[in-house]
Amino acid sequence: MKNEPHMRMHLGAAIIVLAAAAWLKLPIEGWLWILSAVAAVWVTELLNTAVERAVDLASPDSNHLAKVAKDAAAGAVLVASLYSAAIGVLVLGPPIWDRLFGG
Ligand SMILES: Nc1ncnc2c1ncn2[C@@H]1O[C@H](COP(=O)(O)OP(=O)(O)OP(=O)(O)O)[C@@H](O)[C@H]1O
Repeated sequence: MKNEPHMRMHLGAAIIVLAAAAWLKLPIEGWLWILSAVAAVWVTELLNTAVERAVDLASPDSNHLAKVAKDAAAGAVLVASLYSAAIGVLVLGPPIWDRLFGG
């Protein structure tokens, strides 16, 4: 973890999102969506790290297949991140808006 800046960033983001969910007293459905989003990012980031390290081990020199493998794994993290951003906006957006501008 200490050598993986992306993972530290995801840990920080997860702590902030979970704290916001607690502060907003989200219903159980909201928690399930948020937890699925956090897990999606963590699982894909861990698998991406595994692919990166395995590819570096197997193919230290430049290789087209190594590039395809790394780019596909990074693409999975991107998809999970977009999913998480959408969940964050849809689940946290309305209650935050209510707190800030509601009556
Ligand atoms: N052995 C390789 N052969 C061909 N392309 C590679 C190889 N290793 C990395 N690349 C490509 O170079 C770009 C940058 O990869 P790089 O290894 O610097 O970062 P990363 O491994 O994706 O992430 P990190 O910086 O976390 O190690 C990516 O597009 C990747 O696909």
